[in-house]
Amino acid sequence: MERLFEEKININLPDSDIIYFPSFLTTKKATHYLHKLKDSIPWQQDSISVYGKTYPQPRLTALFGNNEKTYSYSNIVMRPHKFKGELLEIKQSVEDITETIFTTCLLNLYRNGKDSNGWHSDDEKELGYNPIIASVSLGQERHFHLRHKTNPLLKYKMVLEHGSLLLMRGATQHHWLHQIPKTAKQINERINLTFRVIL
Ligand SMILES: O=C(O)CCC(=O)C(=O)O
Ligand SMILES: [Fe+2]
Repeated sequence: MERLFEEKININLPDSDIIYFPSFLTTKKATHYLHKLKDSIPWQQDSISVYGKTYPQPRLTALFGNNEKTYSYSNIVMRPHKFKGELLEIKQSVEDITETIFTTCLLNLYRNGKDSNGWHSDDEKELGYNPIIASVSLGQERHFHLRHKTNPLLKYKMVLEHGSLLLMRGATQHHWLHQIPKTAKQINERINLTFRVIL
């Protein structure tokens, strides 16, 4: 049986507003999108500077946007491509369920367990105060870790499933960091789409 839009899980953590929809997309649709996006997105690998040294980012990325506005983080400036096809379809489904119009989507392709996304908050100033981030997962399940910025006792681990949507809103980015850790397991690839509003 395919479930759609059914389950809505509140991740009850202090100083945050996080909702998880495990079956945002049907398995069939999610698999279709995974393959289409893998082949059609102009994936790039940027270098990041950390304390004056440069490293290739441990994943591939792409930026899509409604406007020409660039998005910058970790010394990378990304220029947006135009939304179309499957990506536009997913954007519309995300907008329906979140009742939010998004301007921008940052895509991540994690090729295997060595690819990752280090501890960070999505708090770039282009995103404004209390940004809403809608994060769609396709393909390989990966662990998602959350850690409170000032209270070391507050941490949380969850799995982001194929076809799921994770919504982070309110004060979440002010108080929490998140990451996708590496894993030594032999795993398949995963695509993540984070929809954002750039003001
Ligand atoms: O891959 C994910 O689920 C997280 C991606 C992320 O945190 C980001 O792109 O800012
Ligand atoms: Fe993030």
